[in-house]
Amino acid sequence: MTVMVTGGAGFIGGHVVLALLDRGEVPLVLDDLSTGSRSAVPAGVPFHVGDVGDMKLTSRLVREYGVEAILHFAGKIVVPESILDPLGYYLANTLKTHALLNVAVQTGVKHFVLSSTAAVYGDPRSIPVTETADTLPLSPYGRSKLMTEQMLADVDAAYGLRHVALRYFNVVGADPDRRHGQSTPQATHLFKVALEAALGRRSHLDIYGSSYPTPDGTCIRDYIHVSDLARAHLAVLDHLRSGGASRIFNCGYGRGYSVAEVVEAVKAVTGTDFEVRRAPPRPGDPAEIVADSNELLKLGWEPELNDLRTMVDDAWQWERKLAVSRTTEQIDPGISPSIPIVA
Ligand SMILES: NC(=O)c1ccc[n+]([C@@H]2O[C@H](COP(=O)([O-])OP(=O)(O)OC[C@H]3O[C@@H](n4cnc5c(N)ncnc54)[C@H](O)[C@@H]3O)[C@@H](O)[C@H]2O)c1
Ligand SMILES: O=c1ccn([C@@H]2O[C@H](COP(=O)(O)OP(=O)(O)O[C@H]3O[C@H](CO)[C@@H](O)[C@H](O)[C@H]3O)[C@@H](O)[C@H]2O)c(=O)[nH]1
Repeated sequence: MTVMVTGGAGFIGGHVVLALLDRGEVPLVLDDLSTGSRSAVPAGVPFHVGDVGDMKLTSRLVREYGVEAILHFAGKIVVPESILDPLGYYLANTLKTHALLNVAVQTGVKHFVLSSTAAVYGDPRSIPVTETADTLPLSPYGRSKLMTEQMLADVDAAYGLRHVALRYFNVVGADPDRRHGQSTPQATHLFKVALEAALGRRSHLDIYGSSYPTPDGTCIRDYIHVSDLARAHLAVLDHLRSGGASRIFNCGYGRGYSVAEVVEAVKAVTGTDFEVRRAPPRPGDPAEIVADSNELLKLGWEPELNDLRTMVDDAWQWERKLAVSRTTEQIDPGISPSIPIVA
C-alpha cells in the first residue's frame, strides 16, 4: 500500500515521510524542488522530481506504484507573498490540486489528505477556534486552501473520494533525532527568522505590528511541533483506512504565544541577544488565532512535544546542523557572513 507524498522534500512533508518510514510504511515522494531539497528525502525512498499539476506524471506514478493514499503537501505557503501574487497561489494551491484530484478519481486512489491551514479562519470571532467556526480568510493564500477544501467535499460527494483536510496552525520545530528540519532558503517564518538572527545570519528581527489587541500588542499564534503534526497524519490515515468518514481537523495545541514571547524564548534557548526592531503590521495577519483541537484528540492523537522551549530547541539544533553543512552564503546584505558557528 504505497502512500504518495507530494511536497515530501519540504519541511512538513519530509517529517511525514520519516513518520511513515518509522512505522514501516512505503512512501513515494513527488516534489518539484521549488522550495524543498533533495537531501530531505531519505535514501531508498522512491523520489520523482516533477510538478504535482502534471496529470500524465501523477497518473503514471499512481499506477506504477499502486498508490492507495495521497498526502498532499505541495504548494505555496507564504501569506504576504500571496497578496502580491494571488494568481500564482490559486494556480499552485487550487488548480494543481484540481489536477491531482482528477487523477485520484480516475485512477481509484482511496484516500486523500490535504494540508490546509488555520488561515482559512481569518480573524476568528472567538478563541480557541473550532472546525465549525466561520471561514473568512484574510489572504489569497487562505482562500486558495479554502477553495481546495470545498472542491474536496464536492469530489467526495460526487465520486466518493474519502479525505481529511488538516488545518495546521503554525508549524515549527524539527525532528528530535535531527534527521530533518526546515531548510527553506529565504524563509519568512518567525521561528526561522529569529533563529537565523540568533546565529548571526541576519542583522536583526522585525516584529510586525505592536498595537494588536493582545496583552503585549504583538500577534498570537498556536505553534505546533512538526513531529507531533507528522503523527497526526498517521492518525488520520488510520481513520480513513478503517472506513472513517471524510473530516476536517484543526492541528494545534490550544495554547497561544505572542511574537514577543517567541522572540524571548529564542533568546533564552540560544543564549543570544540579537537586535529586535518594531516594524509596521504585515498585511493579511490576524491578531490572534489558537486552535481547539479536541476533534483530533478524540481520534487518539496525543501531543508529545507541546512545550515552547522544546520546539525552539529542536529548531535551533537543526539550524546549527544546517549552519555547519552549508557555505558562508549571505542571506541578508546587512550582515557579516563570517560569524563563527559552533557545531
Ligand atoms: N509551515 C506551516 O506553518 C504551515 C501551516 C499551515 C499549512 N501549511 C501547508 O503545509 C504544506 C507544506 O508546507 P511546508 O511548510 O512543508 O512548506 P515547504 O515549502 O517546505 O514544502 C512544500 C514542498 O512542496 C514542493 N512543491 C511546491 N510546489 C510544487 C509542485 N507544483 N509540484 C511538486 N512539488 C511542489 C516544494 O518543493 C516543497 O518541497 C503546504 O501545503 C502549506 O500550505 C504549512
Ligand atoms: O520576521 C518576522 C516573521 C513573522 N512575524 C510575525 O510572526 C507571526 C507568525 O508569522 P509566520 O511565522 O510568518 O507565520 P504565519 O504568517 O502565521 O503563517 C504560517 O502559519 C499559517 C497557519 O497559521 C500557515 O497557513 C502558513 O502557511 C504559515 O506560513 C505573525 O504575526 C508575523 O507577523 C514577525 O513579527 N517577524
